[in-house]
Formats: sequence, structure tokens, C-alpha cells
Amino acid sequence: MSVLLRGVLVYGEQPATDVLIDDGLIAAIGTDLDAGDAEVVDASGQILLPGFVDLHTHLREPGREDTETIESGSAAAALGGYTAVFAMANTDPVADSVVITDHVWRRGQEVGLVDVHPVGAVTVGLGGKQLAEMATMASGIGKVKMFSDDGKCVDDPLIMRRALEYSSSLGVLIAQHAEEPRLTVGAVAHEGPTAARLGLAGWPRAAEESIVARDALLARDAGARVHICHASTAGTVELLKWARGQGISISAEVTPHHLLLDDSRLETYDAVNKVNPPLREASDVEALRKGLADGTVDCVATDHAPHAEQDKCCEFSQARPGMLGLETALSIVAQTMVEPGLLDWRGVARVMSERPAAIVGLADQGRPIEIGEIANLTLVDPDASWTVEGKKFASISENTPFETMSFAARVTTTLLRGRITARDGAVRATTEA
Ligand SMILES: NC(=O)N[C@@H](CC(=O)O)C(=O)O
Ligand SMILES: [Zn+2]
Ligand SMILES: [Zn+2]
Repeated sequence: MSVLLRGVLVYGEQPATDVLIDDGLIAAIGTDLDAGDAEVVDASGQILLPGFVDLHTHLREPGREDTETIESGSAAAALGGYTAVFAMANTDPVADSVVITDHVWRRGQEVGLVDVHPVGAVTVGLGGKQLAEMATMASGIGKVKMFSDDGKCVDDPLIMRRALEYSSSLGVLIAQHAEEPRLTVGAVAHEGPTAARLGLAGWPRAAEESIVARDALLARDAGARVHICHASTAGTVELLKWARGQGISISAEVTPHHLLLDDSRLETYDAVNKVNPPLREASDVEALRKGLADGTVDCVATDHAPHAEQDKCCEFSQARPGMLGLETALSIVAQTMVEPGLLDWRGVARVMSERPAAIVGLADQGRPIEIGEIANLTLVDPDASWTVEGKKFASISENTPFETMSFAARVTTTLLRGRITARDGAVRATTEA
């Protein structure tokens, strides 16, 4: 099985070249390569990047297969340019045991469109009281590398401290949903003038920042690493800078929606814009973009959060928080970071593939585009110009805040270990290869 990519710009750089992929590896890079019996992808002017890695995806299996499954979420991921995703543990039942984490990994491999790495829960049932059996999950078939109670904060400082100590002896990563719950009781929107005017209960920046600061100190003392999920405030960016300056091992992600949207979106009371942490102010968006550009914020993660129509199309305070992300992430990063000149395409490779792979320790992802390397690759058309329509997504759910927005760039093709998993809007199941 071989594939010839014709006329691509590797990392967006001139001159255009051909890339031949054979037997899962990059076999040749050069001009006018002989196609032989390879499938030819005419990709002139398209940008070749390492396959994207999403450290933060919700796939809802087991428990809410009416909103997303490992199969539908894998399709969304492949179409979005992803070759690896980390499926969060807040399923039903919670992924706090090796039975669930191994199921997630096995099912992902069966579907074969993207490597679905299970995230294990830090505490039993996301209850925040008792540590889950992290070592058992880490040594299962799913080889859990990341643990998170995402959806909930590990708010008890003693439990968090023990989790960090335990994680560093296991060599795994703890990812924290930074939200001090005492400061967000009943909160549904960013605490600020917009929420005050609209009569929505506010989620203050300090609820996030106080946990980021606390966990940086706990990681320092435990000699451990900590990863901050969905950073949303300018203050978090400042705290990350400070912590790095102290030599603390801290990493952080930002979502595409926090790079593009702010709380002015709430005017319509449409709960499609309700998310945790909430959409903040324009000054936060600006700080997050700058932080991502200068490396203070390590990477982009989608926090792809599918929800059923009945859980979104209701009173704002009752609606579930979260929005889709996998199929729009690259387009938004291109618009918010590449177009204004904050990142070049090499920078996109860094924040969407290389850094996330390094943070979680995936050896086969985020690799350089060189002969002999594993062909986990993504092709981007910078001039595709398309309009978002939720009902056309591979995701079962349709809760996108980007509905009717138009974007210039789009993923056209994804290859997982040399096999085309998505091309021109359609996925290819393993059996068709
Ligand atoms: N981001 C969200 O608003 N929702 C996530 C949970 C989470 O990421 O905190 C979900 O599971 O729906
Ligand atoms: Zn979260
Ligand atoms: Zn999440």
C-alpha cells in the first residue's frame, strides 16, 4: 500500500515537492517521483504537516452513545487532521478502571481511523475523594499515559498532591481542569460586565487562576509535572510564565474556541456558547493568542464536547457546557494564529502535533517529516474556503458555535501509519484500504 502526495509544501515551505509513502513510512521526498502503483493525491499548493494530536477529546462512549461514539468521534478526528486523540474519562461509567480504559483503546484500534488513547480518572468515579488505580490502568493494554478528572477539578489539595506524587513515580501525566468549585457555584458565564447585564451567574477568572497557581506549587514540591486543561484567562498565561521561570514542570493547552470567541457571543442566550471554562473577554483572547505564539501556552487541544440537542436547546442555566471542536480546529488556528502572523505553519506543527505528543510522551506522533519516519501526516489546503454546517459533521452531535462561519483553510487528507483515513471530506474504514 503506497501513496504519492504530489506538489506539497512541507511545513508550508517552498519549494513544492512530492512525498512517497510506502509500507507506513515516508519512503522518498523529491521532485517528479515515480508513482508506480501508488495512489496519487494531487495536492499542489497544499501544506504537509505531522498528524495532529489532541490531548483533550470527549467521545461519550460508554454511556452517551446517542451523542458520540468512539467510531463517530474517530471519524470527526480523522476529518480534522488528527492521528491521535486522548479520550477523557468523564464517561458513564467513568474510565476509572482498566476495564474501561482498555475497552476505549481496543475499540479505537478496531475502528482504525485514529489512535484513541484512553485518559484514566484521577479519582474513583471523579468523586475527588479516593485515588483511582492509576498503575493498573497504566499497565493495561490501553497503556494509560494521562489521568484527569476533567469535567471536575481535583480540588482537594491533599488528593492532588498525592496524585502528582503517584504520577511522577509512574511516569504519567496529570491534566487538571482548573476550577475552584467554591467560586463557581451556579456559574454559567464569565464573571464580567456582559454576564452582569444579561443576568447570568458569573465564573470568575480567579476560580481558574487560583488552582493553576496552587497546582504549580504542588508540582514543584512533588517534583512532578502538571498539565493545565483549557487555559482561558490572561492571568493563567502570566502564572504559566512565572511557574516556568521557577523551573516548575507545567504545560498548558488552549482550545480553538477560546482563541476565537469571547463573551459577547452570549447576547443571544444561545447555549451553544456555554462552555467550561466560559468564553472570556477580548483581552483574554488576545493574551491566549500571544501566549500560544511565544510558547507560554504549549499547544492547542479541542475539548471536543458533543451534546444532544435537548441538553443544549434549553434554558441557558440548564444547558450542558461544551462544544464540538475536532472538525474545525485547524481552520480556527489558521484564522486566529496564521493569518495575523502569530504562527507560521511550522508553528502550527508545533502546537497541534509536536508539543502535545511530547507532553504526553507519544513516541510515534509529532515526528519530523523526513525519510524513514512513520507517515502520520495531515494535508491542509490554505485556500479551501468553506462554511461550517453542524449537520454535515461526522460527529453525531451538532453543537458547534461556528455554524455559518466561513474559514479559509481546511484539512483535506489525513494519513495514519501511511494509510489514508480521510480524504476530501470522507473517511476510509480499515477494510476498504
Ligand atoms: N468543556 C465543557 O464545557 N464540557 C466538558 C467537560 C470539561 O471539559 O470540563 C464535557 O464533558 O462536556
Ligand atoms: Zn474541563
Ligand atoms: Zn473537557
